[in-house]
Amino acid sequence: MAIPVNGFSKLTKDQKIEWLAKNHFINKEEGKTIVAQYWNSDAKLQLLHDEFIENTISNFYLPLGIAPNFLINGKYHTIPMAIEESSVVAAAGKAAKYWQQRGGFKTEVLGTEKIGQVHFMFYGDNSKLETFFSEIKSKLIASTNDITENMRKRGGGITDITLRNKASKLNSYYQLHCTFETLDAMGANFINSCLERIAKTFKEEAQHFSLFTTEEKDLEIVMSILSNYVPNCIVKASVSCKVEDLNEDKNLTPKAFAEKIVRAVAIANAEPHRAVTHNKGIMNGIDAVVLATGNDFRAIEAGAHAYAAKSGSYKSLTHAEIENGIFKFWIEIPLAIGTVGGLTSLHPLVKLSLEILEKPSAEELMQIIAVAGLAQNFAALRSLVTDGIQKGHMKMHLMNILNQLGATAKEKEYFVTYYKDKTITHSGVISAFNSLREKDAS
Ligand SMILES: CC(C)(COP(=O)(O)OP(=O)(O)OC[C@H]1O[C@@H](n2cnc3c(N)ncnc32)[C@H](O)[C@@H]1OP(=O)(O)O)[C@@H](O)C(=O)NCCC(=O)NCCS
Ligand SMILES: NC(=O)c1ccc[n+]([C@@H]2O[C@H](COP(=O)([O-])OP(=O)(O)OC[C@H]3O[C@@H](n4cnc5c(N)ncnc54)[C@H](O)[C@@H]3O)[C@@H](O)[C@H]2O)c1
Ligand SMILES: C[C@@](O)(CCO)CC(=O)[O-]
Repeated sequence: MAIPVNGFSKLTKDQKIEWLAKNHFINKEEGKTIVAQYWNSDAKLQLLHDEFIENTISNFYLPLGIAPNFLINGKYHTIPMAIEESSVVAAAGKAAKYWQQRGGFKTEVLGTEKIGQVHFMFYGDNSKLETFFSEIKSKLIASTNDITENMRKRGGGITDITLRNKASKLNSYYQLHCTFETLDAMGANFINSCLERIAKTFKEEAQHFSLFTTEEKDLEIVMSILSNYVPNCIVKASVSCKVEDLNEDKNLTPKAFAEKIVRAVAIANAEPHRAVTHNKGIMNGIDAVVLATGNDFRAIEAGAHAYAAKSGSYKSLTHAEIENGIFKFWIEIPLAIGTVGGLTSLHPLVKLSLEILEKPSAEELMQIIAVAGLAQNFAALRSLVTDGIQKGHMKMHLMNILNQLGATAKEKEYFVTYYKDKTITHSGVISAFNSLREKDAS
């Protein structure tokens, strides 16, 4: 049972595990063994992982899979994917092969603008605030010079600051809306450091500004933080081919298949319940690459869903159309990611993932990630409008069910052959497994 504890953070790793074992593990020794089983045998490497976060007791494994054959703008890519869900990597590989034979994926970065905001309340005269802002804008930017020096040398930095009056949404609420170019970094820490400096300068200058009559209270800085909604940090990935070339599905004509995909996207646009699952499938591909490359999947998730809802209702992140006999399928998605900073040069598997991707720039990685999302959605929609999702998914999930049942290597081999031409369900596998065990026992 959970009990309160003071000073837990100050305990050693062993003491933390002891506390956990005493208060939470059903079998103390077994729990401690599992925790220790996932430590790296190289103590230095383990320490590196321990220090990524706080109160670390062990490592949490996720499989790292590989999806080859991605032809993107005429060049082949092998995509690393870290994900727990079966069939996602297989689906990516299958979609890659499908489009490889139809011209491959085309991609384009449409923008790389990052955003951060200083949120403040102002209780005085709006026109005085505007005058003040225009007079000190350059000073605000200059006050960050020591922070932005290296980024400016690389060609990035603060691109603009605007004053936004948000009082119609919340009484007396204003923002300094700041935009940034952070090049190969996601930029969260860079942006937040700049914003906190801008807020400090803003407040100090306001106190000296003659147009503000009184006190402190005229201007109240509430907070300074980047926004994970980056509608101008956008990448587009697309595939297209003649409708007649969509000819791999035996029970559907190419035209009927193309129309079904277009209709499936239209349903996602018309119905949020479907759109959420449709976009979840896209994020299967996106998150897996985001994780494998050490990026912040929460930031990507939050930004992607906000973008899906930008029209006021939640819609598909992908689009499909048939025009003059050509099938087109594409995604536009905001992706604020980095190939430097964060964990990118620290986590050995992240470094290796970036090596597999041939050390991409952030813009190149944006394009690869968008492709992974588009491919994933195509694979899911293809299954959904033809055989149904369960056939392929359960084929890949079979091993998990067998592992849950404690199947031996020989039994696993038997069931892979047994289910080659049969539909797999969880209850069906349990019953077939039990029958096999009973037969073997008799
Ligand atoms: C799972 C799925 C790929 C199986 O398709 P299939 O037609 O049985 O696959 P095939 O055995 O004909 O293989 C075709 C390609 O798919 C991929 N693939 C299939 N099984 C795979 C596996 N076990 N491991 C890795 N890749 C696999 C490979 O790219 C393979 O080509 P390769 O043999 O040259 O490596 C397919 O049903 C699918 O895409 N389903 C959608 C799954 C989905 O959307 N999942 C999201 C979560 S539900
Ligand atoms: N709301 C959020 O999303 C949020 C908030 C805070 C922190 N974070 C975390 O912040 C981390 C990312 O922050 P970050 O990107 O500032 O990383 P970081 O703090 O590691 O900084 C990266 C630095 O690399 C340097 N750099 C070297 N070469 C560069 C190049 N070619 N292009 C650009 N910069 C280069 C720059 O000085 C840059 O500031 C992620 O781990 C994320 O989880 C996220
Ligand atoms: C298959 C799908 O549900 C994802 C499962 O992880 C996506 C979809 O329905 O489009």
